[in-house]
Amino acid sequence: MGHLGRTDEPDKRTLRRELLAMRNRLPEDDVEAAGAALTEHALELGELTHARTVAAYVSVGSEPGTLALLDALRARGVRVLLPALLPDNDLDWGVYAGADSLVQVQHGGRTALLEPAGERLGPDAVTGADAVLLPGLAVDARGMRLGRGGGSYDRVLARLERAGARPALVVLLYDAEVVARVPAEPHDRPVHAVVTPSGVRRFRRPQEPGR
Ligand SMILES: Nc1nc2c(c(=O)[nH]1)N(C=O)[C@@H](CNc1ccc(C(=O)N[C@@H](CCC(=O)O)C(=O)O)cc1)CN2
Ligand SMILES: Nc1ncnc2c1ncn2[C@@H]1O[C@H](COP(=O)(O)OP(=O)(O)OP(=O)(O)O)[C@@H](O)[C@H]1O
Repeated sequence: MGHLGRTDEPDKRTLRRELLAMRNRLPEDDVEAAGAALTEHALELGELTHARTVAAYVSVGSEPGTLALLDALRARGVRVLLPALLPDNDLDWGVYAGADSLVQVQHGGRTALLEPAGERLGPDAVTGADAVLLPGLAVDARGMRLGRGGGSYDRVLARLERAGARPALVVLLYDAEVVARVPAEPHDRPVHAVVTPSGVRRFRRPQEPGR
């Protein structure tokens, strides 16, 4: 056990390894600067600032920083939901009540995550979000996202679809992680936009021509 990507395609695994190596080479100052720039652009997105509820996540390690964004959204009166990883890699949710309310949780041998300390709302809580911020390692020109391989957000997207919920789906990445093509499997679902330190890029919704 321990390796998350063991059942998925080798192409995804190789690409993940390369992308993670690139992130891990980033100096800490760059990670911080990226978080600040990304927050600025994300706050220009009407889908986020006009949302009543946004499902987000707390960045860890060399992920582009999200804490400033979480605080800014919360300060604007947005209800921010944060994930808590369940043993089967599904996600439960809790309300973000400020940086002091986060607890560090070690899940097996993985990077420790920061999770909400309060009441757990259940995996279906995400279906009430007007926008979902997703972590990832890359996104391509179609909006197809490469995640870490746990399948947690694949499940979130499947759950949203089943519930008929259509929140804005926004992935947060570094500039170099917006690539031409990532390997996609039938269960993968495209996101609507990517926010990087240099700005916002929206993807066309192929199933909704004319929008
Ligand atoms: N900040 C953050 N929170 C998140 C996610 C995420 O990607 N980032 N998740 C997204 O689903 C869920 C948790 N899943 C995670 C899966 C793997 C690792 C991780 O650090 N993996 C190791 C490699 C472990 C292995 O492959 O065995 C690593 O990346 O170094 C972290 C979170 C929910 N919360
Ligand atoms: N709806 C689902 N329910 C349960 N498992 C799923 C679902 N969708 C995908 N999976 C499984 O999750 C695993 C990881 O899938 P994939 O490689 O696409 O992850 P990812 O999208 O890169 O990661 P993540 O969703 O965690 O960001 C695969 O084994 C896949 O079969």
